[in-house]
Amino acid sequence: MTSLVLEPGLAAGAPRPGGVRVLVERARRVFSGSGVVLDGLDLDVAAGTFVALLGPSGCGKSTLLRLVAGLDQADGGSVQLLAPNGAERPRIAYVFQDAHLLPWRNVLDNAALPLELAGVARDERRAQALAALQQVGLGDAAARHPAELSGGMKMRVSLARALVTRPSILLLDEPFAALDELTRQRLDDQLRALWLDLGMTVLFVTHSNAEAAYLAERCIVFSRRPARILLDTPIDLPRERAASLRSDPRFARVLGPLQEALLAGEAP
Ligand SMILES: Nc1ncnc2c1ncn2[C@@H]1O[C@H](COP(=O)(O)OP(=O)(O)OP(=O)(O)O)[C@@H](O)[C@H]1O
Repeated sequence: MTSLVLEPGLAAGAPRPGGVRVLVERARRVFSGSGVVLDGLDLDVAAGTFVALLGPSGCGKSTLLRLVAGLDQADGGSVQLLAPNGAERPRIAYVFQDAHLLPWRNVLDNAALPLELAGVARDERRAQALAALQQVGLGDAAARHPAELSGGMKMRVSLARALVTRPSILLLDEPFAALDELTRQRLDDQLRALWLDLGMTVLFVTHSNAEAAYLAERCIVFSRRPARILLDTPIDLPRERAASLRSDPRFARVLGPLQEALLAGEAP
């Protein structure tokens, strides 16, 4: 990890992507073998909000994310993404815990992959991918291959690959869980800065209440499955957040209720 300073926007003069509203109504998902995972879940996320999702392992967080992404279908109820102007199709990006980079492609071509799949011309997609890499502080690493990168750098390539589509919603499923604590905190800072800059809706799954509180404007804690919302709380912390906040008494006050809800969620 080197610079955390953000470069200018994705492409000169490009509009801020903004965000979409997520409206989940009575969503139900049942898996044979696992049983009922979501049983009438309601959730309404305003466009452009950064929301952290917490809850016990196996409660259904990834299932919810997959429904929002359209990678899976609910068995009942509905999951909608609503663009503010109604007309625009939501652009969805998904970041997993594993960076899932193609080892034979360099960093630039990995970041450009979604544009290549969308049929964007070579020069244009490379220019946009480079802008996205600069945005995550990896402009200098464009010619390297994944094997030459640290875990944190790989995740930043994965983020750049997600940003290159200029998403109106960014879904992240424990993206930094496998990284060391310092790298994770730096990436948290970078992700939050990107969100402040770009304004997309973010749903971020994590097992860390500290990471959730540091990143999000709103935290939701689920029970064991079928996932019920045990706590849905705004995070009352300054918009600009820095590492020093982690040792601030205000931060500890925010963590308390999250921890309590997490413990309640683990209880049988
Ligand atoms: N495709 C599937 N087929 C069968 N069962 C599934 C499928 N996907 C998820 N499940 C089950 O649904 C439940 C919820 O899984 P999910 O991955 O959503 O939980 P999670 O809250 O994200 O867990 P973790 O925090 O451990 O990642 C689990 O019991 C899981 O085994």
